[in-house]
Amino acid sequence: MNPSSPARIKIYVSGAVAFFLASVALVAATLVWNARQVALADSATQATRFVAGAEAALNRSLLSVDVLLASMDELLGLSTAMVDWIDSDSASQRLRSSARQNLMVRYVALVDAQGKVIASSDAAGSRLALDLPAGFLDEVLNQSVSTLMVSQPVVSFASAEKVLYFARHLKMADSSRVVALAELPVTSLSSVLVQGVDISGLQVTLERAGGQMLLSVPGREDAVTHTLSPPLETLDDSGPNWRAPARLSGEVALVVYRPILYQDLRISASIPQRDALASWRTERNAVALTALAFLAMILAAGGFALRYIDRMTQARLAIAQSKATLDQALESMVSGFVLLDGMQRVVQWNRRFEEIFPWLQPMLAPQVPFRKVLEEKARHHLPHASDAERALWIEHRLALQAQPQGPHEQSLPDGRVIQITERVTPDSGLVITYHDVTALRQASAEIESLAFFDPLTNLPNRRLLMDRMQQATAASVRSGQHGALLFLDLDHFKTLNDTLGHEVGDMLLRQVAQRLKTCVRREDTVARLGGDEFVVMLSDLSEHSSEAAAYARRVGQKILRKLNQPYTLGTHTYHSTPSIGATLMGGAMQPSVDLLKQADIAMYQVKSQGRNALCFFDPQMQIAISQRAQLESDLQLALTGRQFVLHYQPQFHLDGRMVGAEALIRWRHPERGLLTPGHFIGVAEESELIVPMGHWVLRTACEQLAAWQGDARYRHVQLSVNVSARQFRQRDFVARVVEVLRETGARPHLLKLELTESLVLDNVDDTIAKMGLLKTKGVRFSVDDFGTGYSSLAYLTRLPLDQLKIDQSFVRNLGVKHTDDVIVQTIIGMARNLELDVIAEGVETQAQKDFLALHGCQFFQGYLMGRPMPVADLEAQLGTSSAALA
Ligand SMILES: Nc1nc2c(ncn2[C@@H]2O[C@@H]3COP(=O)(O)O[C@H]4[C@@H](O)[C@H](n5cnc6c(=O)[nH]c(N)nc65)O[C@@H]4COP(=O)(O)O[C@H]3[C@H]2O)c(=O)[nH]1
Repeated sequence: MNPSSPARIKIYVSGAVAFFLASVALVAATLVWNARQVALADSATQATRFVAGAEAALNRSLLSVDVLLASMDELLGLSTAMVDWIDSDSASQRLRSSARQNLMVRYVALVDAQGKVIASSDAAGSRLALDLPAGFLDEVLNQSVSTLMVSQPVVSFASAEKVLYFARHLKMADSSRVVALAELPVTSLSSVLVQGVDISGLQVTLERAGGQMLLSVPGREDAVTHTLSPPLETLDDSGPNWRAPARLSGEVALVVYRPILYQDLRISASIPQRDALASWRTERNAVALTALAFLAMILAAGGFALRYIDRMTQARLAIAQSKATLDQALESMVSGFVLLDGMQRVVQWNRRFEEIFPWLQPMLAPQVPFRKVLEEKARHHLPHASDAERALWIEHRLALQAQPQGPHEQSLPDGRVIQITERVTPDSGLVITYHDVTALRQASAEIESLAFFDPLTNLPNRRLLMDRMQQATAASVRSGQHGALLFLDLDHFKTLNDTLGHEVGDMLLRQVAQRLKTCVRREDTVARLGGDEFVVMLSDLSEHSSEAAAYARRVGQKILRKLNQPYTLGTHTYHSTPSIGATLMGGAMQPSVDLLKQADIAMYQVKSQGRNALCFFDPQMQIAISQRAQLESDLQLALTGRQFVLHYQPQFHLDGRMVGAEALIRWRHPERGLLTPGHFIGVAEESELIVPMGHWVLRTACEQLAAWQGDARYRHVQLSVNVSARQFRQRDFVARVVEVLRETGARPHLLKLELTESLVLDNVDDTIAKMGLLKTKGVRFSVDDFGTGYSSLAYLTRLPLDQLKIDQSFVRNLGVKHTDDVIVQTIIGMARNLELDVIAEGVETQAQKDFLALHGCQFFQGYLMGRPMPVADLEAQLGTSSAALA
C-alpha cells in the first residue's frame, strides 16, 4: 500500500480520532474522579471541622449549664443548710436571677431526693411540676461523685416540646443529697450545634456511647428515645470512612464523631455521600457535557476529515481517470501532438509525434526547451543547410509559433508532408499538432491528375485541352500568331476492340499516344478526348495563315506516316490508320468548342472520303452539318406530325403475278414536298429516330396487311419491311413485332422483314436468336443488298432465312461488268442450294430481267415492273395484274 494512499491516510485519521476520543474521555474521567475526591475530601474536612466546632460549642454550653447547676450550692448556701431551712420563694427568686444568665436553660430547679421541687427559676417556683424520665433522679443521686448527668430526651409536660434534663447532685449540710436540675429544649442545644453551619445533607447526632440518641439535627419526630446502631465506637475512624451508614438516614455516608467532655456523650456528624457529591455531580455533568462536546467535535472533525479524504480520493480518481482518458485520447490521435508551457518548454507529447519524428525520441523529455527540439528538427529537415540557415529556420519557426496563423505544411526530406497547426493555450502555452498529409496530398495530386489527364495514356484530357486552347487562342489574339488543331480518330478501332478485346485496344491507344508525342514540339499539346479520339494542338506556327496551314499539314502527314506503321499489340501485329481533321486557330477569338467542332467535321469528311487521310476544315462542311442537325429536328417533328407515308413497290414472280410489295417510307415535307429515304434515312439511322420511325413503318404495313385480309384480290400479297440495324438491336424488338402483329391482326407469314447483310453479320448470335423467335411466329426474312457484304455460306446456313435479295448494284451492271454477272449467278446458285427464294431488285431493263430469269431468278422488283407507289395505285395495279393473269 502506498504510504500516501487514501486507505492509509484514512487509517491514520481514524487512529488520530480514536486517540483524541480516548484522551478526552480519560481527561474527563480524571477530572471527574479528582473532583469527586476533592468533593469527598472537602466534605470530610467540613465534617471534621464541624464536629470539632460542635464539640467545643456543646462543651461550652454544657459547661455553662454545669456551672449554673453547680453554683446553686453556693447561691442557696446548701452546704450549710438543711433542706427544710430553704425558703422556696427566695430560693426560687435567686434561681430565677441566676438562670436568667443562661439563655439555653428554660429553668433550673432544686429537687429533693424524693423528687419534690424545692425551688425553681420557673414562675411556678417550688410548685413546678416535673416529669423526669424514670430513674433519672435516682441515677443522679446515686452517683458517687457529682457530675453533670443528662437525661433521655422527653417531651416536656409544660411546653410539649422535646427537652433534656441536666442534673447533678448537691450535698446539704447534713450530707443529704438534693438535685440541681436544668431543663433545656433540645432545639436550643441543636441550634448551638449547627449555628452558622451550612453543610448540605449534614446529619448531626448527640448520643451516648451505646448509641442512645439525645438529639439530632435534623430532628427526628418518630421517637423520643432512639438508639442508633451501630454504635459509633465500632466505626472505622482511621480516616474518612465514606462507607458508613449515615446516623439518621442510614445512607452511605461519611460519619465523623467526637466524644465531648461530659460523661459518655459523643457528637457525630454524618454527611451522606449523595449530598457530599451533589455539587460534584453538577461539575461531573458539566465536564461530561464538555467532554461529550469535545468528543462530538472530534468525531465530527474526524468524519469531515474522512469525507474530505473520500472526496479528495474521488477527485483524485476522477482526475486520474480524466488524465487516463486524455492520455488515451492523445495516444489514439492520428495526429502528432506537443504541448508547450508559457516558457516554450515541452510539457507533453504523444506517441504519434514520436512516430512522425522518430529521431526526436531520445531527446524528448518534460521541460526540454522547444528550441532544442527545433534544432534537432532543423538537422533532419535541412540536412544540407549551413548552421546559419538552420538558425534562420529555427527563428522563423519560433516567430510563426509566437503568432500562429493557421495550418501550414512542412515537407520532410523523406518526401512526407506534415501539416502543422499551432494554438495558444489560455496559460500562454502552445498546442502544436502534426498531421501527416502525405497520402492526402498524393491523393489530391492524383485527383488533379485524373481531373486533367487521361489515365490510360497520361495525355491531357478534354478539360485540360479546352483550358490550353483557351489560353492559346487568347495568346494568339495578342501575338497574331496562328496555330492549328488536328482532330484524329483511329479507323476501325471499334472492330479491333470487339475482335481482340479492350486490353489490346488500350495497348494501341497507348502506342498511338506515344507516337503522337514524337510528332510534335514540346510546347504543343497532344490530348485524348476519349475512345479513339485524339487532338493535337499546334501553337505559334506563323503570322500567316497559309504558312501555318502548311506547317499543320506537314505535321498531320507526319502523324499519318507514323500511325500507319504497324503496331505490336501483344502477340498481334496490327495495322491501324487514322483519319485527321484539321483547322486553323488564331486571328480572332474563337470559342474552343467551335474550333474542336470544326476539326471534328473535317475529320468526318476524311471518314466519309475513305479514311486514312488529312483534311482541312471547309466552311461548306459546317453548312452541311448544320443542315443535318436541322434535318434531325425536322424528322422529330415529322414523326409526331404524321408526315410520313408508305409507298409500295410491287414484287413479281417470273410468271407475272404480283406476289408482294416492299414498303418504302416517304416523307411529305411541308416545304420540300415528297422526300425519298435517301434524304433522311441516313440521319435517322445515325440518331435514335430510326427506332420509332421503323416501328411506325412496321405497324403501318401490318395494318395494311390486316386491311387486305378481307379482299380476295389482295389477301395473298406479302409485304417486305426494311429493318435497320439499330431497330433490330433493340432488346424488345421481337416483343414489339409480336405485339404489332397481335394488335393489327396481320398474318405473320405475309410479313417479310428485310435485314441488311451487315446487320446480320454484326452480331450473328443475337440475330439468329431474334430471327428464330420471330420465325416461330411465322414471320419471314429476307437479306437485303445481298452480295455487298462478306456473306459466307457458314452463317447463311445458320440463319432461318426465306429469301436472298440481289442488290441492285449488281443488277445494274449485268451484261456490263462481267464480275457482277458472275456474282449474280453465284448468289442465285447459292440460294437454290439453300432452298431459298431469290429476288433481284433494281431491275430496270428487260435484258436484266432476262439474264436473271435465265440463271434461275424467279422474283423481280424494279422500275421495269413498277416504281414505289401509294397504296391505292398498288391496289389498282394488283387488280390489273390479277385480271391479266386470270
Ligand atoms: N434506280 C433504281 N432504283 C430502284 C429500282 N427499283 C427500286 N429502286 C429503289 O431501290 C430502293 C430499294 O430499297 P432498299 O434497297 O431497301 O433501299 C431502301 C432502304 O434501304 C431504305 N428505306 C426505305 N424505306 C425504309 C424503311 O421503311 N425503313 C428502313 N429502315 N429503310 C428504308 O431506303 C433505301 C432507299 O429507298 P428508296 O429511295 O425508296 O429506293 C428504293 C427503290 O425506290 C430501279 O429499278 N432502279
